[in-house]
Formats: sequence, structure tokens, C-alpha cells
Amino acid sequence: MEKQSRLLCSELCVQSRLYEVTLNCAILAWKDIQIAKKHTGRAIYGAVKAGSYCVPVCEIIAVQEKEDDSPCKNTGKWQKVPQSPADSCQHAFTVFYVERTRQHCWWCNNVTFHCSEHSLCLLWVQTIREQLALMTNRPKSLLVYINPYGGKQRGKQIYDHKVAPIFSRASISTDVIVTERANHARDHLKTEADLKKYDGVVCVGGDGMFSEIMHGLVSRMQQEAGVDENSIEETLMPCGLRIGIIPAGSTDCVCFATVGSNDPVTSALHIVVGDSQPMDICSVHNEDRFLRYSVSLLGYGFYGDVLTDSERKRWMGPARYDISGVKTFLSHRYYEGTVSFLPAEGNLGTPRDKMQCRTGCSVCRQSSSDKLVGKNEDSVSDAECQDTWTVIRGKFLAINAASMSCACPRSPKGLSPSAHLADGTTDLILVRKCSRLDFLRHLLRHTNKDDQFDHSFVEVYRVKQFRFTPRYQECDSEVDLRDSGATGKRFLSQICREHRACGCMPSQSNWNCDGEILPHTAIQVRVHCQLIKLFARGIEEQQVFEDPYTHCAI
Ligand SMILES: Nc1ncnc2c1ncn2[C@@H]1O[C@H](COP(=O)(O)OP(=O)(O)OP(=O)(O)O)[C@@H](O)[C@H]1O
Ligand SMILES: CCCCCCCCCCCCC/C=C/[C@@H](O)[C@H](CO)NC(=O)CCCCC
Ligand SMILES: [Ca+2]
Repeated sequence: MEKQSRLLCSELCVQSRLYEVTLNCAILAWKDIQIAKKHTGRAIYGAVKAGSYCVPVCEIIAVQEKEDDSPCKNTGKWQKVPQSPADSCQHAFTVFYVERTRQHCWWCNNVTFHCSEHSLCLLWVQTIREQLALMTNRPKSLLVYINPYGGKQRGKQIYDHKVAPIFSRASISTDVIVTERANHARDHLKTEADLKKYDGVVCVGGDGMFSEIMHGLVSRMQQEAGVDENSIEETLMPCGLRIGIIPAGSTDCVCFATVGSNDPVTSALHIVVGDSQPMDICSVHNEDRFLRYSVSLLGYGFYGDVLTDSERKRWMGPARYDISGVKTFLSHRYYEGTVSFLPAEGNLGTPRDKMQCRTGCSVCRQSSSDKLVGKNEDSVSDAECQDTWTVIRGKFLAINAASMSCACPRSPKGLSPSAHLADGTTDLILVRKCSRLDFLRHLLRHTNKDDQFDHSFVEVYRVKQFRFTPRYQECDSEVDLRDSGATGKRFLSQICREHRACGCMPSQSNWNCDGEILPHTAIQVRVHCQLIKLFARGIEEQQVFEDPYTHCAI
């Protein structure tokens, strides 16, 4: 690695000890001069040398000149005679920076450097600010929507106490809207908001609130570009504005799967440093009508029923999902229908390859370059690829499409642990009718390290498009065929007629689309690769890489 040229190097005091402080365009480093002398010539193992510290410049939040509070400040009272260089440092500046703590959480730490000359202090502040100004990926102006009723109804409090002070420290200006009704944020973004004023939109709430913001932005983009959202064939226009998520909901799986934690401070810091994580979006249609977009889970059967039941228990807050989860599990309902899908091709891996999507994911990067050259833009017309569709008919306890892992505190590795955030595919998981005990085993594997796909009644496919038709609608279409004189369907038609007579029509579930119930059960779904971007970087590997020159984590 080429050594970066130094911008500044001075002897400054930190907590009354003298440090050699250096700044280059990548790293701010400070090392205790006495400790460094003591250890000269001796190798020290570990990520950071004793008495040596460093921060990548891209993780500095802000720098501020500080009213001096060093022990030698001229207060007009009795002062001790300066005995060490530290005693004569009368001017100070504070650097605020990202520090990693437990489990992908970040917090804002700070260090104050004391200098003997005011001009030196100003030079440091100015030079660091100049370096920060070069980071054009950082937002300066944000539009913030707060759902005051999401999760445990603490959205406003979380924003005011934990997030606003960080934005203000980083000199980010904000327009804040506390929503007054469901879909307030979506409608405002779609029709009113002056988006040119902002570098990003921040959502304070859960997956439902994120979904509102995403719908508002995506629909606004399509309107402006004249793209018809109702047509599943259309190539959608990607959104330029990034979305930041401050988790304050019940599941918060979009935040958890893109950042690695549900911590509001961590999310705020990812926004400040200007992270960018592209993300796939599924468009869901019924015939020629657009229904909704989905980024996380499209679930029929188990997850549809959990959601339907839990909506009646909203007053319980996040606990509603546990109660409805147990109730739905005990009811053990299965549903009949036909799933057809277009499998993903190329180097997109498989849902069981254990290649988890992490910061800088190579699979997602490949999809990004394929997208640039138009390689994965499959404006597939039904007629063209009729024979590449796979058709599966059966009785299912659950049909789940996970466009990302859907990791969340309830299921730390998620519904599909190897699903990718930005590869242009969704993992279609079919759980066929099985015993209660087997289904329980499968569900419990979402909460531990065991492979939830390693069951004879579970199949999983990586797909770009899929369709579902519930059994009773298949019967209906056959009734139509019969009425119009078509033959060869007598047997099925007979079954449908019998069901009507005995009143035991096959039951139907609802689709859970990122926590919203869809109004239709027959749906067609297409994945749109990297349609939006979040202020996130995906989940970081735990391993820390060390800069050989500064011993800095990079
Ligand atoms: N002011 C408001 N009053 C009522 N509902 C609102 C308001 N603002 C937003 N909503 C709606 O509240 C719903 C739930 O919000 P949110 O997603 O923030 O929390 P949650 O449902 O508890 O969490 P999760 O979606 O993670 O399970 C969203 O679908 C959103 O449309
Ligand atoms: C007998 C009980 C066994 C329990 C098994 C636990 C399995 C947990 C898997 C969790 C998967 C979450 C997927 C995320 C879906 C979100 O888009 C959606 C909106 O927030 N949340 C739910 O639908 C909420 C879904 C909550 C499901 C419990
Ligand atoms: Ca995906």
C-alpha cells in the first residue's frame, strides 16, 4: 500500500500527555511520544500499538474549536508553573469520530487536542474541515419523517434525543415532518415535497414506515420519468435520493439487514458518513394492475396469517407478532395453489451456498456492473420465455419470497441467510404441507444456526420473477373454460363443483408484503435490480483490517 503524504504533523497534548499527531488525506493518527520512545525497536502485536490511536478521515463526524479547559488555562487565579510541554497547551480542538462497539453498533467518540498556539489550533481545525468537505457523498440537507406511533411509540423521542444532536454536530440541516396519519409521508413525497432541496430522506419508524417512504420516492420517480407502474414489463427508473432508516418500529428488518443492528445512533452515523447501499425492489401486480413494492418479505400462508391476526392486536406493540405467531402456528393451515417462477441465471449463487451478503458483496457488485451494460435487464415477455418458467403445484404451509435475508432480532440470520441486498433476485421458499412438529422444527431453525432449508418439505429457488395462483381461482378459470366449451378439464371442474356443494372450498390466505396485507391473492412479481439506495453499507465483516503504516482499522 502506498503511504499517503502528510498534510499536518504536530506535537499536541491529549489529557496532559504529549502526542505526535499526524493527518494525511486518509487518516488522523496520534501516538504517545513517551510510550513510542520506550517501545522503539520492539515489535508490538495487535491491531493498535500501545499509546497509538487513529481514525480514518472518512469516519470523522466533525471537528470543533474548543473553549480551553486545560489545567494551564489563564483563569486569573493561581497557576502552577509549567513543568511539562503539556502544561503550556492553552488552545484546543475536539474531533468527533465513529467508534465501533458491540455487534455492528457504532457510537460517536471524541478526542480533544490541546495546542500552545491559537494559530496552530485554527490550522488543524481548518485542515480537517477541508478534508471533510472533500467527501461529497455526505448529505448536507435531509428531509426527515417521523412516525410517532410505530413500534413502542418512541419515534419522536428517539429522534430528538439520539439522532438530532448527531445531525447538528455534523452540520446537517433538516426539515422534520411528524406524520399525522398513515400514508402522510408517502403522499407528501409523491406529490408535494421539493426533493431538489435535499440530499436524502430519513425515515424514523419501522418497516411499514420505510415502505411508505420507498413507495413515495419510487412512484415519484416513475411519474416524473413517464414510466407506467402498472406494466410488469416496464424497466423502472432508479431513485437518486438515498433513504436513511432510524429504527423505531416492531421488526425493523430492513434496518437490521442493511446495517447489522437496530440502534438509532449507529443508523444516524451511517447517514452522516454518507454510506450508500443499493437495494432490489420487487413490484407486485395483479393482472395489469400494480399493487405494491416489496423489499423484504412477500409471504403467503404462515406469514400472511400472522400479519392478518396481528393487525387486530396493534395496541400490543411488537409483542403482537409473538402472540399471533403462536396462534397461527397452532392453527396449522395449509393452502393450495400454483407457483411459477423464472430462475435466476449467471453467477448469482444459490440460496444454500452460505455466501452471506456483506459490505462490498462481490455478487451484488457483479450485478451492478451487469446492470450498467444492460445484461440483467430482462424485459421478459411471457411468450418469449414460456418454456423457461418452472411450475410447481401443491399444498403449502408457507410461500415466502425474501429479496434480502430479512434478518431481524427475532431471526438473526433471517428467512434466507444467503439472500443478497442488491443482486436483482429474490429467494422463493416453498414450505409444503407437513406435520406440526416438522413445521415447528423448520421455524425454530430461523432462530438458531441450523439450516432451515434442510428439510424434505422445504424447497428454495433464486428467482427473478414469480407468480402465484391460489387453487380456488384455478377452478374459476376452469369453470370459464368449461363454459366456453373447452374440454379435458372435467375432472377438476367436478372437484370444484363438489367443493361448492359441500361448502369446504379450499381456504385462502393473504399476502404479507413487507408487513402490509395485499388485497389480492393471485399475484405476479418481478425483481428490479438496485432500484433504490440506502444510507448504509451492508453488514460489516467482524474481522478488522489493519493499515500497515498506522495500525489503523481500515
Ligand atoms: N401518524 C400516523 N398515524 C397512524 N399510522 C401511521 C402514522 N404514520 C405512519 N403510520 C403507519 O403506521 C404503520 C406502522 O408503522 P411502523 O412501520 O413505523 O411501525 P411498526 O408497524 O410497529 O413496525 P414494523 O413495520 O417494523 O413491524 C405504517 O404502515 C405507517 O403507514
Ligand atoms: C411458534 C413460533 C415460531 C417463531 C418463529 C420465528 C421466526 C421469525 C422469522 C422472522 C422473519 C421476519 C421477516 C420480516 C418481515 C417484515 O417484512 C414484516 C414487517 O416488519 N414483519 C412481519 O411480518 C412480522 C413477522 C413476525 C413473524 C413472527
Ligand atoms: Ca435480492
